[in-house]
Amino acid sequence: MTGALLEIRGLRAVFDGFAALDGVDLTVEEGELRFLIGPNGAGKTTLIDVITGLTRPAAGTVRFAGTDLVGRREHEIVRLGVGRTFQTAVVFEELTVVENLDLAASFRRPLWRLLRRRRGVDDAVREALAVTGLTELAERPARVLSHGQRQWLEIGMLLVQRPRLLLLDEPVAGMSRDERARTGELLTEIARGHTVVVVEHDMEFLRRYASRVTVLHEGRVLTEGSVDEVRADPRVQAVYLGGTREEAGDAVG
Ligand SMILES: Nc1ncnc2c1ncn2[C@@H]1O[C@H](COP(=O)(O)OP(=O)(O)OP(=O)(O)O)[C@@H](O)[C@H]1O
Repeated sequence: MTGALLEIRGLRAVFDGFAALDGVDLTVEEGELRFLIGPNGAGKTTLIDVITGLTRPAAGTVRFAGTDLVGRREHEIVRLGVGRTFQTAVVFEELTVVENLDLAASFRRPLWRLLRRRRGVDDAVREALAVTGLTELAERPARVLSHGQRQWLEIGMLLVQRPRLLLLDEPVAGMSRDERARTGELLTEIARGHTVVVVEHDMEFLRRYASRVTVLHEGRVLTEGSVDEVRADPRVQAVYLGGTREEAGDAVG
């Protein structure tokens, strides 16, 4: 641990009078792999939207590497080193895997380099292909990729932009068992060189790959701790599953 990379204080986001975030305080240390869980509507995606400049908060601060992000535009926040994925992967269907990565990498290249014809594959693109396991598929169009491979490509498209912080919104949703395991390994590997925040519902996935978990509920942080601590917390059992403690215990445990 080398200090806080992301410091959020008193964050509020309001839609038509409804507070989707209602005073969120969250600190993520540099180098952490942090999981964010919570029932539907808890505010997880809204939190990512506010950090990345898509939604403007009504109040509160978001400090990233000492810089306040509130009021900055999305592309500025990307340039400062914050990358995100969406619940549905956004890739260019007709471009090949390597072209998708190359295009994403171009966002951090100076214009004069974009205008020159490029030779060979950028180091960052090569690394992203290797880490996501897509090297063999580099020349295939993105439209032929499986659901899991598209998610990995999208993560690769973030990595080539060399972010310090990656925010991943439900990266394993809809994946097969094998794809989930591969994604867990991928996240673990990425977290060696980056700070990563992952929104995830899947308890089995959390048990395997999460160390520290933050639970959001009704726009606030309910609790934070190790997977075991969070699972044992009766408040989490009660709200996360919305049922009785016994029912919740079965599902969380
Ligand atoms: N753009 C918007 N306009 C109006 N209401 C919104 C908007 N975005 C989110 N909300 C509301 O804010 C609340 C929090 O939504 P959010 O998507 O952040 O929750 P979540 O924890 O990500 O849930 P899920 O697990 O279902 O994705 C919900 O009640 C949602 O309906």
